[in-house]
Amino acid sequence: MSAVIEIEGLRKTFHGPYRSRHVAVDGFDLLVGRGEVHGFLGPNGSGKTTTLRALLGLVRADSGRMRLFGEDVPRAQARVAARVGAIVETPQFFGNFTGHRTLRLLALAGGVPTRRVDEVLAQVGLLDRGEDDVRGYSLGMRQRLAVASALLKEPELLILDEPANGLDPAGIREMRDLMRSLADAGVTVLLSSHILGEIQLLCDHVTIVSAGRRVASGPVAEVLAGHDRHEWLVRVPEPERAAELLRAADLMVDERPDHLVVGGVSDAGEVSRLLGEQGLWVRELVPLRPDLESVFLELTDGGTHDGEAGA
Ligand SMILES: Nc1ncnc2c1ncn2[C@@H]1O[C@H](COP(=O)(O)OP(=O)(O)OP(=O)(O)O)[C@@H](O)[C@H]1O
Repeated sequence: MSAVIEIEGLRKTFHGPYRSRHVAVDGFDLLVGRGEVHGFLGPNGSGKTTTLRALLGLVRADSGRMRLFGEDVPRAQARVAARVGAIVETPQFFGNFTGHRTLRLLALAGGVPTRRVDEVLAQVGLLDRGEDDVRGYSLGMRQRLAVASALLKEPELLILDEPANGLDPAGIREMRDLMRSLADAGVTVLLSSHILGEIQLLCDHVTIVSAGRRVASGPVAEVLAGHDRHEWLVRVPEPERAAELLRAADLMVDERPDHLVVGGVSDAGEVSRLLGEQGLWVRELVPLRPDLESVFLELTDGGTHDGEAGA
């Protein structure tokens, strides 16, 4: 795999009043391979935005090593900047400019051929609204306009901080489809989000940060599999007797009001055999697979690390 983003041991401290210090990023590592759609997850204040800002040269890190396309940044920032599109700060647009004019000005300022304007408007699904004033755009349309601005220079890497923030379900879905089409076109995407279900649907890789440190990273399926406790929801008549039988076979059983949760067995057939042999016929047997939300909450102590990296 050729790495597009490599971060090793990144550390960033903010200095506050009365000589106070706050460690926002505390030895953080991140690896994003070419072509990945990589989700960057963490509770509020865990250091995601600070990491992205450091990577883009918007804030100076205390220490650590960062590379984009194999080149050390911020030293090579000017050389790699043309290959990276990013929206890290909420972009502000002039309400009385049309979407088309907004992008045309950005293209001229960035030395990008203006023919790209219609191409990116089409890419984000705004071509038919390009001549409308931005003040009439919905939040979702503004977000898409922001993505369009980041796409002007045909970046190989797109970095988006909370692209679905504030969007309604239809807007979230539009943003997901857009990310997918970009990924299909070969763009590497790194996006931070709080919408865990969305990350699970969209991303093939994920990195989870808590209190400025990486707590999990890898293909989404592997991260989830690593937290699979091999538990099953079992509905059966005479649940108390069933629980006794399963415990006698060394399985872990948690008795819930209307079902059992059986753990420590990877083969569901084992559960139905043990019960069936004693005349207890299983009515329902469902694997309880971890989802990104349960893994996230487990790894981040319930997702409540707001600003706890260290003071
Ligand atoms: N310019 C700054 N000055 C002082 N502290 C800052 C500054 N920027 C960020 N911080 C602090 O650093 C920590 C990490 O903030 P950061 O914005 O990187 O977190 P985040 O994971 O992006 O959070 P969120 O999900 O809420 O956007 C927070 O405690 C924040 O208050």
